[in-house]
Amino acid sequence: MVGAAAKTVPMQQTRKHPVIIGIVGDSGAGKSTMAAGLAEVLGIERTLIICMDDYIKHDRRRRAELGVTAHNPAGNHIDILEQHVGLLRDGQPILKPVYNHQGGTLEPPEYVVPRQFIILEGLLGYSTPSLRDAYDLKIFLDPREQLRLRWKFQRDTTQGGYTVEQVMASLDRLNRDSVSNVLPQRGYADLVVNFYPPDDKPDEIASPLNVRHLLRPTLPQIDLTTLLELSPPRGLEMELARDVDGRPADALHIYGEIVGADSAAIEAHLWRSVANGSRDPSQPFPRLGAFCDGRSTVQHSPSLALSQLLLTQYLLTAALGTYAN
Ligand SMILES: Nc1ncnc2c1ncn2[C@@H]1O[C@H](COP(=O)(O)OP(=O)(O)OP(=O)(O)O)[C@@H](O)[C@H]1O
Ligand SMILES: O=C(CO)[C@H](O)[C@H](O)COP(=O)(O)O
Repeated sequence: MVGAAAKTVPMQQTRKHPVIIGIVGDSGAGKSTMAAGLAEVLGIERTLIICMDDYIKHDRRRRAELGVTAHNPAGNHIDILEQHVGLLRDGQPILKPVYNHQGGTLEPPEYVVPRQFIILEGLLGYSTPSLRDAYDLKIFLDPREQLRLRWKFQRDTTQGGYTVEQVMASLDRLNRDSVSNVLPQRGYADLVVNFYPPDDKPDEIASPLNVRHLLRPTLPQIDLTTLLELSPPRGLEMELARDVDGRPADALHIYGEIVGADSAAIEAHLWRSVANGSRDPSQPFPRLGAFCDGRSTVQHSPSLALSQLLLTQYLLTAALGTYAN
């Protein structure tokens, strides 16, 4: 795929339907973090983020009574989500349910109109054929399991308001439902994003983390040659990898060590590809590469920023085929 002809769509170009990107992954896999940076690159004002947790059927207390988790389709209004995605894709407004993570309550619905770009992020976004058909690009976030668990603990025990014991107590049940319902959706993704710590810092959970993009054959082809040429050794590397089913697939590694001038040059190149003059990359983009650490302080990750820019380029290239001109 490296060196294949590349063509990207200008962001300001319009088409009849919104461009839709899916971000699916287990709890704490980094979906909201990834979505926030993507929206920053696409333009906050023209991007709608929908968190599929809003389609959870019961409040937290009732879920506990029924013994059903949000990781199970039975615990979600998947049929309403399908309807809503269809409406948004047709440019229609929806009355979206609202799930409040503070306290786990269901709130009054809100009126939502589609925007040029829609990011759908959640646990079960690829669980039905109709949902899978809706996306221009399907991403699955699959950080190394130890890393995901640490991210989840950190988030749940700080912003989530849970105690360590409460998170521990919920893990078995959630993991069982994830193994049955969430993880099998990895197979439907066009691109699998896999953050992992450097070999010499196996317990690292913040920056610098490495990331591998597994590029499936359903992805549009983009030219990575210039990026690889701009990269220093141990910056960006292509590898012929094996997918989980043993099939060969290209994989791009972005190493967390890539900082400073090298990272800035690659970011600038990607900005030129994705924004095509419609954004001014010298402006600050605070959500690009941003994540919250254990003290709820916002930090910057170069490998996350480069991932968000690359995913945007894949999205815009995927959408090109359906543009009117
Ligand atoms: N790329 C990253 N680098 C460093 N830390 C990250 C990254 N992505 C996520 N995190 C950490 O993991 C935590 C969980 O991430 P996030 O809330 O985005 O996950 P999520 O998949 O949306 O979770 P959930 O679906 O359970 O709400 C974040 O608060 C942050 O601390
Ligand atoms: O992982 C999750 C979403 O990805 C949670 O299971 C879901 O958000 C509901 O959890 P809570 O009861 O903590 O609000």
